[in-house]
Amino acid sequence: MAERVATLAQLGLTAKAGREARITGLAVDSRAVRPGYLFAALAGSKSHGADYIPSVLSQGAVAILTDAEGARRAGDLPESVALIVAEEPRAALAMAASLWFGAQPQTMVAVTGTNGKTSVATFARQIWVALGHAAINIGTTGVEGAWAAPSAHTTPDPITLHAMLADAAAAGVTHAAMEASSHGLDQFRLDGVRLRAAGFTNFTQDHLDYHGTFEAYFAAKAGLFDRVLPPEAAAVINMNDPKGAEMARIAEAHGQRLITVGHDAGCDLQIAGQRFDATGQDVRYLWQGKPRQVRLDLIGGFQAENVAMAAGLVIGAGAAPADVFRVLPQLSGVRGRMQLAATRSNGASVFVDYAHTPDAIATALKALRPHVMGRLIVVFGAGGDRDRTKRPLMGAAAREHADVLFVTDDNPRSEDPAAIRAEIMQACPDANEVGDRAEAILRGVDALQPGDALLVAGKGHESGQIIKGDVFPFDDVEQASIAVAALDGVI
Ligand SMILES: CC(=O)N[C@H]1[C@@H](OP(=O)(O)OP(=O)(O)OC[C@H]2O[C@@H](n3ccc(=O)[nH]c3=O)[C@H](O)[C@@H]2O)O[C@H](CO)[C@@H](O)[C@@H]1O[C@H](C)C(=O)N[C@@H](C)C(=O)N[C@H](CCC(=O)O)C(=O)O
Ligand SMILES: Nc1ncnc2c1ncn2[C@@H]1O[C@H](COP(=O)(O)OP(=O)(O)OP(=O)(O)O)[C@@H](O)[C@H]1O
Ligand SMILES: N[C@H](CCC[C@H](N)C(=O)O)C(=O)O
Ligand SMILES: [Mg+2]
Repeated sequence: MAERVATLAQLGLTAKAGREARITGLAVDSRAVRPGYLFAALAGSKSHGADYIPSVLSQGAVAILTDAEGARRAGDLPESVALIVAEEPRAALAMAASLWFGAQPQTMVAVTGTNGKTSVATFARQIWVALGHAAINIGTTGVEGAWAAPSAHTTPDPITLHAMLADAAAAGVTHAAMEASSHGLDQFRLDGVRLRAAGFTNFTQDHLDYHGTFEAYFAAKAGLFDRVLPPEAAAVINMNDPKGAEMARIAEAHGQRLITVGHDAGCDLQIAGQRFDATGQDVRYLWQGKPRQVRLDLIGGFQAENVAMAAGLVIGAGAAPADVFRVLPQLSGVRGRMQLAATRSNGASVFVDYAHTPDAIATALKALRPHVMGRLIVVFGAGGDRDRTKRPLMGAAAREHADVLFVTDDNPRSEDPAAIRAEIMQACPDANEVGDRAEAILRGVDALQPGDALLVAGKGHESGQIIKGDVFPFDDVEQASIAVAALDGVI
C-alpha cells in the first residue's frame, strides 16, 4: 500500500503558531511511534503520555497532540515539531482517527448500558445478516459476522477502532453494531463514529472503581446521546429501566427521534406477553400498537428485551419494521450468554452466562426460574482488580435467587482469591466455598437432581482464568461438559 500522508488541517487539527506537518501515522502509545507520526500524549491513570515525548521525538514524531498539562510537561519542543493543545485531546484524536482512516460501514449503531450490550449488538448483526446485509458486531467478543477480528477492549481506542472500521468497510461490510462501554464513552473512544441510532439498555452497579460515583457512571453513558449521537439519529431507550425516562429526556433534548421499548403500554415497541418453555419463549410484541407474535429460541425473559432493543436499533437505522419482525425467529443465542452448555443424563441442564454484576446475577437467576421445575444451583465468583463494592451485592443476589450456592474464583488478577471470596460470602455465609473453579463446577453438576438447573455465572465466552500476571486456559462451557461426562460416565 502506498504510504498515506495527511496534513494537520486534513485531520481537523490546528497547531500552535499555525504550524503544519505532514503526518504518516497516529499513535497513543509511544512504543508504536514511527517517523512522521502524530503522537497523542494523553493523561492516564498511571502516567501522562507527555512523559514519553522525548522518546517519541527520537523516534521521528513530527506532531504532538496533548492537553494543557501535557504542554507544560513537554516544555520547549524543537521548531520542526507541531504542538496541538486541545481541551479534550481524546475527542480531537477520535475525530483525527476517523478522518485518517476515512471509511466506516455506512450504517452504524451503538448500544450502551450496564448489561446487555454484547447481546444487543450481536442480535442487531444477526438481524441485518438475515435481511441480506454484510454486517458485523464489535465489542467484548471481538468483531464478529461478515468480517472478524479479535479485540482487547469492548470499545477499542479510536485508532484501533477506525482502523477496524476502514478494513471492514473495504471488505464490503455495510452495517455494524458496536458496544459503547462507559470507559469508552468517558475516554471519547467512539466520538468519531457516524451513528444512525443508539440504544440504552439499563443502568445498575458496575465499574465504580473507575467512575467513582453513580452520577459520573451515568454521565459517561449519557454521553452517547448528549455528545456522540447526532440530532437526526434515533435513540432507542428501554423505558423499564428506572433511568430510562431520564435518558429519553436527554435524547429528546438533543433532537433525537425516540423509539421507546419496554413492557408498558405506550412503548413504541412493547413486550406485551411472554410464554416460557424448556427451549425458549413465545413473545407477543406490539410495534406501534400492532401485534407481532415471535418464537425466540432464547432462554431468559430479558433476552426478549435485548431482542426488542436490537430490533429498535435496526428499525431506527432504516430497516422496514415488517422485515425485521419476520426474521426475529432466526436469532440464535449469544456465546456465553444463557448458553445451554450441557445436559445430565437425568435431564438437568447446565447454563453458562456472563452475569458479573449484582443485577445480572439476579436477572439471570430470575430468568431461569420459569424454565426450571426443580432447584436452581449457581456457581459464581467476582473479578479481582475490579469494583470491590459489588462483591457482597453479588453474594446477596445469588442468595436471594438461587437454592444452592458455590462461591469460586473468577479472574482474581493481582488480588488474594480467598479474600475476594470472603467479601462475597459476607452476604451469603451458607454458600459452599470452592476456590478451584473446575472443582466448583464439578460439585455444582454433581448436585443436580432431575428438574434442577445449574447456572455457571461470570465468565461467559472467556477462555482464561487470570491469576497474577498469568492467563490459564479455562472455559466454563468445556468444564461443564467435562463434569457431566465424568459424572454420567459418557465420554
Ligand atoms: C482504565 C483505562 O481505560 N485505562 C486505559 C488507559 O490506561 P491508563 O490511563 O492507565 O494509561 P497509563 O498507563 O497511565 O498511560 C498514560 C498514557 O501513556 C501512554 N504510554 C504508556 C506507556 C508507554 O510506555 N508509552 C506510552 O505512550 C499510554 O498509551 C496512555 O495513553 O489507556 C491505555 C492506553 O490507551 C489503555 O490500554 C487502558 O485500558 C486498560 C487496558 C483497561 O483495562 N481498560 C478497561 C478497564 C476498559 O476500558 N474496559 C472497557 C469495558 C468495561 C466493561 O464494560 O466491562 C472496554 O471498553 O474495554
Ligand atoms: N437486558 C438485560 N438486563 C439485565 N441483565 C442482562 C441483560 N442482558 C444481559 N444481561 C446479563 O448480563 C450478562 C452480560 O450480558 P452482555 O454480555 O450482553 O452484557 P454487556 O453489557 O456487553 O457486558 P460487558 O459490559 O461486560 O461487556 C448476561 O450474561 C446476563 O446475565
Ligand atoms: N469487562 C468486564 C468483564 C468482567 C468479567 C469477569 N469475568 C471478571 O473478570 O470480573 C470487566 O473487565 O470488568
Ligand atoms: Mg459486552
